[in-house]
Amino acid sequence: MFTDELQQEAAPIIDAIYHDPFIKGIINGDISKDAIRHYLKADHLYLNEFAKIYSLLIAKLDDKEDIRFLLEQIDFVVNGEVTAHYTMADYVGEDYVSIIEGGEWYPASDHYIKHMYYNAFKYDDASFTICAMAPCPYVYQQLALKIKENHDLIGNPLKDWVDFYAVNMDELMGHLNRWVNRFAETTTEQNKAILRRNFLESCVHERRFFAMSYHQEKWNV
Ligand SMILES: Cc1ncc(CO)c(N)n1
Repeated sequence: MFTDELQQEAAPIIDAIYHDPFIKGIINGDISKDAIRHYLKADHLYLNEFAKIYSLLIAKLDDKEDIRFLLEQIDFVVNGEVTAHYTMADYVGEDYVSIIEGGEWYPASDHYIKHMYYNAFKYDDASFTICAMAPCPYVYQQLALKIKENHDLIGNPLKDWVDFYAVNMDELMGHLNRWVNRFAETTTEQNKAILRRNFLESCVHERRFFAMSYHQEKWNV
């Protein structure tokens, strides 16, 4: 399957993220509170845009099941995923709403968000955007599974954050993969090359997003 190939190619990037300082800090349960604050400020806005981009995809679809699925995903991103954020706010020891106040699209998240929007506006078929969005659930699921495979997180204050992504992503990934594979079967090699780049670039965006948070990267303008 086409998406199996993409996922295989993404493995080294995910491995690199796993060894980067942000995930190390999660595993050790001692990541700096400033890094988590920065991550939450950025991620809350990132997820808002993610939900809005799903809504742009609805306009490209005709199948009712596909539309229903995206509506559920919008609900999950807006109302469900905040649970994972609350775990991090508890770790910081501050109120979530005050932590995310004043957040911005910091450089790496800005670039990632615009990568998704570009595809949503440039191409009629939703698959191009789906490939740019799929690393969002996929990378987190893979990281969470890898962490749990190698570490016993009992007593780790961020355990619930890891558990959230270890269990909640399977159905979503199945749906996104079926979607992209259906399109890949009938499209040109040239389009498949774009899908591949979109997926792999977003994996790199995921890495940069964590690094951005770890270093509290800002625009300084
Ligand atoms: C940047 C980013 N990627 C992936 C996820 C997982 O949904 C998230 N919350 N934020």
